[in-house]
Amino acid sequence: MAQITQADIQNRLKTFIDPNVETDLVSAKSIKSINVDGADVSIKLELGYPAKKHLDEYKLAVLEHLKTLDGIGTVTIDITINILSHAVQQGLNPLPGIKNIIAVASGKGGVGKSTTAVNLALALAAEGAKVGILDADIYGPSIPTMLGQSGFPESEDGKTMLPKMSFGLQTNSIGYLVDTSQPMIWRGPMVTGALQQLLKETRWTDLDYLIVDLPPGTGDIQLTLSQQIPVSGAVIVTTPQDIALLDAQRGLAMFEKVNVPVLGIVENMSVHICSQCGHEEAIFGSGGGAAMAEKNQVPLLGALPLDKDIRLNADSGRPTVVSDPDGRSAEIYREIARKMAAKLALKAKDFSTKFPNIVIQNT
Ligand SMILES: Nc1ncnc2c1ncn2[C@@H]1O[C@H](COP(=O)(O)OP(=O)(O)OP(=O)(O)O)[C@@H](O)[C@H]1O
Repeated sequence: MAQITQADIQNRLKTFIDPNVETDLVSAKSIKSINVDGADVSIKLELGYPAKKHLDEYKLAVLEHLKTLDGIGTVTIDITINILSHAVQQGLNPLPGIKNIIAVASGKGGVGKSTTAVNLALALAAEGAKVGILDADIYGPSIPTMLGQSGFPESEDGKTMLPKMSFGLQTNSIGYLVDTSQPMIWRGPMVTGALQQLLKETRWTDLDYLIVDLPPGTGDIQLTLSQQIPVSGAVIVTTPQDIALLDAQRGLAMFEKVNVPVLGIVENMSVHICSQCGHEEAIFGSGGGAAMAEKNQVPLLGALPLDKDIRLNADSGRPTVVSDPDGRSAEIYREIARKMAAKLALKAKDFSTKFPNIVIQNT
């Protein structure tokens, strides 16, 4: 029997599709080293996205994939996670303390954008990332309620705010700063100014991801925000309804206009599962998110059911990912979060902070 070689292993791994990146391990540049000692093989893989809860399953799948190679002995797989900072719009710089900002947007209100944003932030944290969430939904800040938080953020220096901590997330929201029972009659420049302050005057610390829950719609404010916030990627939340999809299409176009990569679409309230009999019904239609994803050549990251518990958990200040971590919906949120981060990992890296300033001195 011929001796196993590094090339055999490399070729075999070329046919293993990473379920999150949706490409093979060689193209995804996930292989750090392959060592062959007789028939025994040890492999070091590096993933650019958080996947703590998924690693055992992942390792097992790679092992199964290699097992069928003729003459292979013991296989050892070591996986490390390395989340890097990715490029932002031209002319903007990444903010200190934040590797990546991901904007969560929707074309219209009420599609479950904030619920999705907060659960995705918690899902990234559950997978091992350091995560923050900024509630940029100035007109209807709902993140404080969803995370069971209220009151002014603390400040150590009287100038900057410390993020409020909730379920391990660093958070800030206009809802902590103003009386949300009063209607907010703010014009565009005031909104963008307030958001810039919330973003830049919060002491975000060591974040892999800051999720920004944008106000619904695709008007001037959203366009200004998507031009001014240094975003690495955006996610569009929609329901399968035609009208919501048309609006979501505008959201997608908005990010394309400002050169922010759309990491994918999340279809929310996709099917209703009857809590009595388990019957599934596509109340808002079906397949819309997938069709839109295909038309625009962006990934459909996943679909959440219309589930009473998702609403009850969010409204009571303990979102589904933390209140029912073993349930199916939490699993879907984690799958979407991994895919979203994996798609970002494939995008261009940010090199702006990697090069030292070169100073030429005349002596
Ligand atoms: N998958 C779901 N199943 C059941 N209820 C949901 C689901 N997603 C969100 N909801 C509920 O729908 C309502 C609207 O959700 P949410 O506030 O997240 O929407 P939104 O798009 O952020 O709205 P807006 O931006 O207009 O404030 C909330 O009561 C929320 O709990």
